[in-house]
Formats: sequence, structure tokens, C-alpha cells
Amino acid sequence: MSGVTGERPFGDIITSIRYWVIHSITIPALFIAGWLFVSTGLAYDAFGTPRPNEYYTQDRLELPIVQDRFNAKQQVEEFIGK
Ligand code: HEM
Repeated sequence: MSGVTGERPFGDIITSIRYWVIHSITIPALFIAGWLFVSTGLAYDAFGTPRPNEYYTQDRLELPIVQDRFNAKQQVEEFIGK
């Protein structure tokens, strides 16, 4: 039995009815959750990414690029005006 872990083979799982009963809901749900994460703007806030109109501000005319990796968090907070 070399090279065999004893787990149920993928081919068997993804051709089973039970797998598709579960995953015909969960796979589209994950897709929609990801879509909403981006489309609501929550992803910008969660990761501190500038929105398209936030790359330049009145008092910062350079791109907000993190240059000091040891103080990255502080730099990002300065960029987003915290
Ligand atoms: C909240 C989301 C999810 C839940 C609650 C969930 C739940 C489950 C459950 C209960 C099983 C066992 C199914 C069975 O034995 O018939 C399973 C297996 C599996 N799921 Fe999901 N699933 C989710 C999302 C996903 C997604 C997004 C994918 C990939 C596109 C995925 C891929 C798989 C695979 C490949 C297996 C077989 C794993 C193994 O037993 O080695 N699942 N999942």
C-alpha cells in the first residue's frame, strides 16, 4: 500500500451527490461573498488599499508607497489619514 494515505479519493468525492448537494450552495456563496467584499468597498478598508480617487490628496501629491517596512503600519495609517 505504498503511496496510499487511506483518505477517500477526490474523484470519488467530487462525483458524489452529497458533495454537490453541499457545494452547489457553498461554492457560489463564496463567490458572491467575495464579490460583495469588493463591491461594497470593505476590501479597501480591510487592507488599507487606496480607492481609485484616493491615490493623491490635497496634502500628499506622491503615490502612497510603503517604503519603511519596519514601520509599515504607521506609514499606511499616515497615508489613510488616521
Ligand atoms: C463555507 C463553505 C464550505 C463548506 C461549509 C464546505 C463543507 C464541506 C463538507 C461538509 C465536505 C465533506 C463533503 C462530503 O463528504 O460529502 C467538504 C468537502 C470538500 N469540499 Fe467543501 N465546503 C465549503 C466550500 C468549499 C469550496 C469553496 C471548495 C472548492 C472550490 C470546496 C471543496 C471541497 C473538496 C475538494 C472537498 C473534499 C475534501 C476531502 O474530503 O478531502 N469546499 N466540504
